[in-house]
Amino acid sequence: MIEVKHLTKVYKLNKKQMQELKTKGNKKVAVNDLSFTAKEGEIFGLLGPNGAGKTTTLRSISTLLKPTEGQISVQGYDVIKEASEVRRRIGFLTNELKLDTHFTPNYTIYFFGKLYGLDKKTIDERKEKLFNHFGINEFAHKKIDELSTGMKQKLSIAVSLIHDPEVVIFDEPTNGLDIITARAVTEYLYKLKAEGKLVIISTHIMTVASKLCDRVGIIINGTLKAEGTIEEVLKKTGTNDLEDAFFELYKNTVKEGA
Ligand SMILES: Nc1ncnc2c1ncn2[C@@H]1O[C@H](COP(=O)(O)OP(=O)(O)OP(=O)(O)O)[C@@H](O)[C@H]1O
Repeated sequence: MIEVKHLTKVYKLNKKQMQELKTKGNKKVAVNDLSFTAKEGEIFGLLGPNGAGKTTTLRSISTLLKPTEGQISVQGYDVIKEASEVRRRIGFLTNELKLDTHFTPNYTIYFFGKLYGLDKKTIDERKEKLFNHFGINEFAHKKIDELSTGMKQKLSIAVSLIHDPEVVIFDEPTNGLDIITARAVTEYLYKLKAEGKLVIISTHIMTVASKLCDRVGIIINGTLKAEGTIEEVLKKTGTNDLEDAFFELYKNTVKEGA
């Protein structure tokens, strides 16, 4: 289970950032008093427009960012006090994951497998399963430099899952992928859910969320505006689809001036 309680993250801005944002204040509240829960056996989606605070939230859950305020626990472990216990149990995918482009997918997967302390037999078995599913075998011996965006994304996913994590945290997993690759990713997420894993994703694409997620949290300007099953969110907003629900919440946010 992931429990986020009253998460607030304030970034300190440097001079260049202050100029870019045309602000005199040196602070940016990226996430403001955000609370939600995600459970095993479900795909939870954090939805929101660009800059809403999705990546900040997922990075905080993944121990990569220290919350300014609030508590987060993953499988009962505190992300600050028990960060290594959390890291062992999560697979985190971000578009900023840097793969060493001189190496091959084959080398990379063994490298990360060993980093997690896995023996060769376990890495072999998991690699076979992941490489088969994502069609990586055909480019397993090419340099990462030479791979397309989709291939790199598929490899990043395989790498993030090599230690068979209980909790899978994917930031915009299908962003920039063609429909075939995107389908391979969503099918794997369903498979992980069926295995009883907790999957949490972020997306700004409402159709992705409607199809994939059991429950969603809608974030606007760093604040959680709705949480629940898609039906619950539609009921709350009096709408028929998630896109309309989003705009209803967005309209209210603008009205409130939040
Ligand atoms: N290191 C940082 N320093 C200052 N401000 C930041 C930093 N990282 C993010 N922000 C700001 O915090 C806010 C939330 O950013 P975040 O990346 O979490 O949003 P997001 O919902 O993931 O957006 P996107 O869909 O565009 O990736 C944005 O206004 C962003 O500009």
